[in-house]
Amino acid sequence: MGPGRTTLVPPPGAASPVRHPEAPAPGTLLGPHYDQCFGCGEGQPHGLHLQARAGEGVSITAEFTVQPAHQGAPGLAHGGVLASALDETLGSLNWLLRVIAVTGRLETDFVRPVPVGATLHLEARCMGIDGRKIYASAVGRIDRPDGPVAVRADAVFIEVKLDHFTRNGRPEEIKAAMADPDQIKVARAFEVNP
Ligand SMILES: CCCCCCCCCC(=O)SCCNC(=O)CCNC(=O)[C@H](O)C(C)(C)COP(=O)(O)OP(=O)(O)OC[C@H]1O[C@@H](n2cnc3c(N)ncnc32)[C@H](O)[C@@H]1OP(=O)(O)O
Repeated sequence: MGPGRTTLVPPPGAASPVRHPEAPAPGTLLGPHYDQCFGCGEGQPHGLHLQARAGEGVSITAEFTVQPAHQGAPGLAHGGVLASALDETLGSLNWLLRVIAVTGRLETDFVRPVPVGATLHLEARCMGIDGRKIYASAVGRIDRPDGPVAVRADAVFIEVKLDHFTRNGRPEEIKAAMADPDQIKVARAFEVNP
């Protein structure tokens, strides 16, 4: 089945996700995978500064507070920003699987408007793995981990090799990342077979 027609539900026979034995313990703050990442980078002034933690099994919890720079309508978060928060939280499942994967497909339900100043409490879970395809779902709630649901997403991530980034990224940033010991450490943490 080609891209665009790929179902977001794991097919029958998909493998159950397995938490990597060296995955960070539940509760561990994961930290940014890249300082300039729009989702989690601490050095990215326009970003979400989303903070993700390892959960139980293959799950992640994350928080992100909507800033004035994230508005779509007056006083409300932009939908694309909320989709980014879901994408980032889902992508953080990579830390627990210890694979490198990129978003292939992301479908978002916007259930409630999210005001500026609200904190979105997100939770993502891996639902199954079929070859290189990683199926995952996420939910975001307003202001409390058990607050009202604002957004939901289902996604398929596709496992890639590290060279997906070195081949495709702009050379300036790739060169800088490869010279950064912190970035090398992150890359190693994702490589199952270094
Ligand atoms: C490093 C850790 C980072 C952690 C945090 C990250 C958070 C943010 C995550 C992101 O936002 S990543 C950025 C957004 N995503 C991208 O830029 C990906 C752009 N797309 C691509 O580079 C390629 O299309 C992709 C690598 C996803 C797939 O190309 P391939 O040539 O490797 O795939 P191929 O055609 O061999 O297909 C392999 C399988 O995946 C399926 N597939 C491929 N593209 C798909 C797609 N787009 N959607 C759904 N399924 C897809 C395809 O049907 C097939 O399934 P089957 O094995 O069952 O036949």
